Amino acid sequence: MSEHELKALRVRIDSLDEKILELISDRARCAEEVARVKMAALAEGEVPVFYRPEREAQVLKRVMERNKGPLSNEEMARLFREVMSSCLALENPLKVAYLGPEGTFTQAAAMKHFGHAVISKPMAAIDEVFREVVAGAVNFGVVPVENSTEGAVNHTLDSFLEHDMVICGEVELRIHHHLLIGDNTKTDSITRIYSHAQSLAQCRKWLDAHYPNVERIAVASNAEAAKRVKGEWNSAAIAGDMAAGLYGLERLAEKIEDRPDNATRFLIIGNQEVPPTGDDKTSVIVSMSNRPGALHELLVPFHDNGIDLTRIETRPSRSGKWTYVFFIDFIGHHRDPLIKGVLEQISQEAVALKVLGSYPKAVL
Ligand SMILES: C=C(O[C@@H]1C=C(C(=O)O)C=C[C@H]1O)C(=O)O
Repeated sequence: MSEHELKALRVRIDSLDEKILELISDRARCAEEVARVKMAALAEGEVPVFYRPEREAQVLKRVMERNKGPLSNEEMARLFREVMSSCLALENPLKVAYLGPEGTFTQAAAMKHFGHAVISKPMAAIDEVFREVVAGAVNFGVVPVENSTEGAVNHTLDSFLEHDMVICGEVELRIHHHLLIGDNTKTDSITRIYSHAQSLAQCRKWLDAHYPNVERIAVASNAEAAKRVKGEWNSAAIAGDMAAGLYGLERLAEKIEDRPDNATRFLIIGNQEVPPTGDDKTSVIVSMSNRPGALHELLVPFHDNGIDLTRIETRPSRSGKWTYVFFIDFIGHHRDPLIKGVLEQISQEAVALKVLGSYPKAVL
């Protein structure tokens, strides 16, 4: 390509950027207007709701439907995600607590869901994320709930039994693990590998094949594992890109997870009910009395009404030994008439039924 051609293209890009800049500013001014209208419509004592996850899901879907390339739908939606995040921050920056420390996959999930224009607060444990939301210190919390290789995150499920929370959204994140080392690591003398127990489990076969005799040490988070490696010459960590970047570690081996489609699902917890978008999921907790056929009775109304169950998980209940509660996720919103009917039917048979929330299905 000639210098001349390159110059002409750059002039074109500069002119397009100017237009994009103007359009983004117009959009931001619109969001400011939305805030003004929302404030004006408030009844006395009413608290304004600036963040509307159902609206954001619709905006992102529309972008994906209309996108004609060459950028992929996901890439385009990611850009719009950040634009919306900045526009919302003009109205009112959200405070979001997540399972920390900095550099965890939960932080990456929080950024994927809310964009980067939020005030984020790392918490040391899942339960603390719940407490922070209950106390009103933050608007939302982000916690892991299940991994496609390792299954349920029990701490999160159990926290729902203890706190009254609304699930406002879900995020799915592809999880890639790397074997990370520091500047001082002697690669032929590695005697221990640090990581979170879930990540060690997700890389079990790879570790058996490559480091069968090296001690595996479970620590509180992948970020904590990465941090430890910095000060030791004989250790390595298993963690993701964010932790590697944060602690300046090098990848000795990349994408070492046993399953190439390894993914984790995270929940957004808050106090705000989310209206239907037409493409929603609902999560409920049900406890049944301990009698033959109880689980069958619970599932029949879903089957009879053709409702798609996406997940069912059993946890010990808090009310007695060998009694259980069921966590059930299904497609639909609890305000849909069909779903309403099913939940009424179930509550007649159940000892207790609690709707944890209805929320837009993950868009990205
Ligand atoms: C602008 C609004 O407020 C927020 C910002 C949005 C945006 O930038 O598109 C969308 C939903 C809200 O979270 C709105 O309610 O439409």
